[in-house]
Amino acid sequence: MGCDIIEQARQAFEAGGGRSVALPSDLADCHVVVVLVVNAQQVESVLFGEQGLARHLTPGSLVIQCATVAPAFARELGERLGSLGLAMLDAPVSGGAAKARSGELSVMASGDAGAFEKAEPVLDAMAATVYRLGDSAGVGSSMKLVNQLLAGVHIATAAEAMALGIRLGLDPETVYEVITHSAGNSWMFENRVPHILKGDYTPLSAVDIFVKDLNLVHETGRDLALPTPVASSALQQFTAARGAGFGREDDAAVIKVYQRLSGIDLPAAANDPEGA
Ligand SMILES: NC(=O)c1ccc[n+]([C@@H]2O[C@H](COP(=O)([O-])OP(=O)(O)OC[C@H]3O[C@@H](n4cnc5c(N)ncnc54)[C@H](O)[C@@H]3O)[C@@H](O)[C@H]2O)c1
Ligand SMILES: O=C(O)[C@H](O)[C@@H](O)CO
Repeated sequence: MGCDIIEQARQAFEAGGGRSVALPSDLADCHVVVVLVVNAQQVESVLFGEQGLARHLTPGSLVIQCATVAPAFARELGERLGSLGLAMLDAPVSGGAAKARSGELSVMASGDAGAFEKAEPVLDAMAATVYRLGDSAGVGSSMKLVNQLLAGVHIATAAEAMALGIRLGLDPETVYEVITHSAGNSWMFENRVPHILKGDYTPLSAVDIFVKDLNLVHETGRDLALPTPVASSALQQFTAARGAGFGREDDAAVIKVYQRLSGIDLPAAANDPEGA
């Protein structure tokens, strides 16, 4: 059983063989619920909003919270659900849309042993690897934040590197071929640069997601008095992309900031008419 407020998402879920509802509170009969919405505000609305689910669930039920949120929010959520007699697994995911579709995500999870046991069949369907990182909420989200620092920086630097290569007159396809077989490669370079080469910015993960996640890195670092200057630089590039109107496009569209600044030509279909 799936739930989304957007009808198109419900239709897609049903076309894949599922049953769907429009309101979180309609999931009251479920004993294990996976929450995978964009941010803390949406998690709050799904669980505690007007049509929120938490107060309708049977005590003893489990909430597997997968959205990328601040560790402090995850910790507090664990306590709030616990006070209603509900268990929580703090279980952010990694791997992108393709791995989500094939059930091969990495899950960075924390929670008590009972929560892990109850979650097992659901996580088996979603994930290739489940990391058990601790026995309370917050640890999973802390690990995910480390991943997001790296992922955001790697996407921004992949875009910057491609922009430099293009500005130098190198063939973009050749840059991709050489770098993916050299030490400068990264998972994100390999995964996102093909979107630039195809000129396809259909969002698999949107620019806005990294504005959110790198802000979480920044805010958490600030609270811990730990500077994150490299991540902050990447955040500025994603913020510029959002400001230029690319927030809902694939995160590889951060390269369009470089296009606007330097007038480079991006591979055909990708050319931003406002660039050059
Ligand atoms: N896209 C990725 O590659 C990826 C990978 C790992 C983690 N994440 C994280 O996963 C989360 C989801 O990201 P996404 O890219 O899938 O976002 P998305 O916008 O594609 O999907 C979120 C869905 O939640 C639905 N929704 C929002 N509020 C709702 C509510 N109150 N009730 C029911 N449905 C509601 C939206 O309609 C939407 O369909 C984010 O926290 C993101 O950071 C994304
Ligand atoms: O680890 C991942 O899958 C990515 O960083 C996503 O969270 C956002 O694209």
